[in-house]
Amino acid sequence: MYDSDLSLVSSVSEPITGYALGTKASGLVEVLVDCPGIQALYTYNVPEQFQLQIGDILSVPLGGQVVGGIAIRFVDRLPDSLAISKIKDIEDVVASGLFKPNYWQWLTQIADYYYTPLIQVIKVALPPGLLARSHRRIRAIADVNAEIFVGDIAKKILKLLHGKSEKNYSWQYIQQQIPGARRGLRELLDRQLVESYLESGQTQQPKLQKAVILTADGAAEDLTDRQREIIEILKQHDGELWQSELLKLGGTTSATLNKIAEKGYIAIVNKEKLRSERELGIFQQEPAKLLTSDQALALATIDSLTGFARVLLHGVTGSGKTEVYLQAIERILAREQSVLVLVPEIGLTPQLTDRFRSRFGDRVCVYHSALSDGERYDTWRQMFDRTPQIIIGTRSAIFAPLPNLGLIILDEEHDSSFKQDQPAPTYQTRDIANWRAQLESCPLILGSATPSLETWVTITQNSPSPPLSLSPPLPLPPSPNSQPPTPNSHHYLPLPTRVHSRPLPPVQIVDMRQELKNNNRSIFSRPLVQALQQMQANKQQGILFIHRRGHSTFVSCRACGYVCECPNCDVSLAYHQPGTSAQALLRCHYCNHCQPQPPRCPECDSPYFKYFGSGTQKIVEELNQQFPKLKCLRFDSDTTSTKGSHRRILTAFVQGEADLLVGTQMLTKGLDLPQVTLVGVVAADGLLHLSDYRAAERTFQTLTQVAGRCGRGDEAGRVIIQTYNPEHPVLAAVTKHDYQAFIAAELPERRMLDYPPYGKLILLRFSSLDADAVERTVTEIGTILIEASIAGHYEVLGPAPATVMRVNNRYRWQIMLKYLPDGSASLPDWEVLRSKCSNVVKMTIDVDPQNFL
Ligand SMILES: Nc1ncnc2c1ncn2[C@@H]1O[C@H](COP(=O)(O)OP(=O)(O)OP(=O)(O)O)[C@@H](O)[C@H]1O
Ligand SMILES: [Zn+2]
Ligand SMILES: [Zn+2]
Repeated sequence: MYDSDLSLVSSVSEPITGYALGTKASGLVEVLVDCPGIQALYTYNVPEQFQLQIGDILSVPLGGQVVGGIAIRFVDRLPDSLAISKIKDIEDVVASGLFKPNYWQWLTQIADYYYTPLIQVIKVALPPGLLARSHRRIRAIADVNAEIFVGDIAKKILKLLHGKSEKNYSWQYIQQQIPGARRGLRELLDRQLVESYLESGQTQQPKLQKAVILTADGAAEDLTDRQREIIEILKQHDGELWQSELLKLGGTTSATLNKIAEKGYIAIVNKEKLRSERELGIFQQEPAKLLTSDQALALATIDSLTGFARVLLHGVTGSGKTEVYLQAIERILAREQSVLVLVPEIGLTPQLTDRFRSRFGDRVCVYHSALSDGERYDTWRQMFDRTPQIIIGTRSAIFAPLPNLGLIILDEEHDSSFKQDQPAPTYQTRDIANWRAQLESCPLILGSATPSLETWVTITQNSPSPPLSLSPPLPLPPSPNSQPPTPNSHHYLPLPTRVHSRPLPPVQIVDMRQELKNNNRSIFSRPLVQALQQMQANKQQGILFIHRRGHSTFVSCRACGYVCECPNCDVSLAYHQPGTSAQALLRCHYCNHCQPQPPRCPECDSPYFKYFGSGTQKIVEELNQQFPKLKCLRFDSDTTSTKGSHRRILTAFVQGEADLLVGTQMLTKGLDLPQVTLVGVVAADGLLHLSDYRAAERTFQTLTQVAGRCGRGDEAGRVIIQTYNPEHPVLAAVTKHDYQAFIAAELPERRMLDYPPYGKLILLRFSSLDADAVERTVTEIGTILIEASIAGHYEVLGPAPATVMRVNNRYRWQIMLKYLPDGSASLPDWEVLRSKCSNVVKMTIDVDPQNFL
């Protein structure tokens, strides 16, 4: 091992053919090194004395330093540009077995499928600074007499270590004290006189907090009634609570606690409080519910699964899918395994996590990308503990490196937020979860009232007892990365009715053209007005849903027609009124540019503006005018932008502080509010007219989900959908809650045009600050692709400018490739295409795209 120029000895090693995973005694290994400014894969030699496993934490030499790294994969040859003599040895294996080798195999699979360099997948998967936060320490493990057999520098190190009672120092300190310490350390490590280990860094000192622990039991006579009550509360929480929570629950003071402690019944100790959202049990324990027969049938199948299986839990809204998850999880935990639960949006999770916590207490842990780095890091450390646990999170939680995964659940699996549009890898959580379940040999449960067509087709064509499929099956070859389904690995589990046989709410379609003919110019139809009045008279609650696209509201000058536009993008600015007193803002939904609403028109100085569109704010204003006594709460991105605001608004609503919850998309997802009896949809038209091939599917899913929010309690619900397109076939399926009818109409259309789930799509996105450069590039690449497409058996759509061409001053173009997944297509070499992009044009590859804006 020697030091020389960094660029000579190591190389970013993408891509090398012929790599292997698993354990290997010696050879070449690619290591993810982590030091400020660099995060890349470098190749190292593994000396014979190491039994290296993929995923091991290493220390490796890098440009004169020793840094942390993770062994990513074994390679059997070097890139041509690198000579074997230039390769350095790894220095040490610091921690072994934290990651399972198949975790890295899975990341490699993702990199391959999404045409993304492995390093970019790793960046998405690992919390930032995982290694930088960890410091290397050295500890003496042998008797001091061993000194006589080693060289001078090694002797000095041993002496230093033995001079301290704990016999350990940080590697950094040792290097400061002893010049050339590295050579000595190598010798000591080789002769196993010292060991090196990782310790979390200074910046990540564990947070300590006071916890109260029950130490003695019995109704002792020396306690007052008040003190006994507090002991009782502790008992109900398994004898341990954070002091702050006990003070709250017991309505008591720390002085009282100190008195009980003095009498020896409790101990107040400093405990590490992990910066995860895991809390010690302030939730009332809730027992498992008695299952309905459909739920019991579904659970029985899930329980019987051994090894990999893909399960579709197709339950209508309010059918009790969550209860099935909870009871399935209980059995997995009993087998000492952990569970991953993925949900679409974090706005959903307060209610859902509450339900999980009241069943499983502090074994539930919330993980999502909005956590701070410290919180993410802590959650990771705790996963490595191996205690069986439940991680609930949004799509990035699929990367949680749980060592003993027993089940993965995707709730609301149809939801578009499970797809990452950017940055690369543009993964579909549903698919990568499927691969992970295969590698882990555990079941994957996909739950929805409105399954995605992809899931429906895959399950129904492979399930041993397929549901009545209304269209003749067409073989759908598995995606390149998945293994062919083994018999009985796919299961369709229906929950066709709501719990307690509650009916699904009747859905009424209101023709807004007719309203106009009858001289009703309001945004509320007469049936909706009546329903709102009735709801208020009966002291019931309702939900009003507004489908809002980013630029649906805008401001225009009444005198000259001037429209405020974003300086960076080709869109008008949307109007926001954060609160009644706050200043009105204009915001761009593409680049987030924000400016105050000007008091006068910048063109003609007129003070009069007209406000177009119907955002939640405007609807609430209208409601206040028409129904002065109706109390409304807004539930949209303006009102839920601060931490905890979702929970605050929902709690206020549940406590009856408002009659109507007015909001956007986030209302449609999984809310379970039994007191809601009315759901209104202000205009279905925005949904119906979305301009991509999924418009019908999205409309059906959104409207069915929002309709499903009512009538979940003892009182029956009703749904009113306003539209200018009452004859639209999707609306007919929504009215009858008829998923099968929707599928029967939609699948043949997709097949006819070779759209997913039958065909496959790859979207190439190009962007540049230079409008001419990007246009020239896409034209050239488009020509190449079109020429190659016949021999390659794929179809080229475009090049075309993106719907909004300029965003954040970047000009955007797209080319779409469409092909059949039957193996006949031979796709272009992406690197050749990329080489056609000058350095001012960026090209990204979106595999299985969902967002075409
Ligand atoms: N077996 C049962 N007995 C009594 N109540 C139940 C049972 N199962 C579920 N519930 C209750 O029924 C309600 C609806 O259940 P849940 O929210 O799980 O439905 P869901 O299928 O997830 O609906 P959605 O798809 O609309 O979110 C909940 O309040 C739940 O507590
Ligand atoms: Zn004007
Ligand atoms: Zn903008």
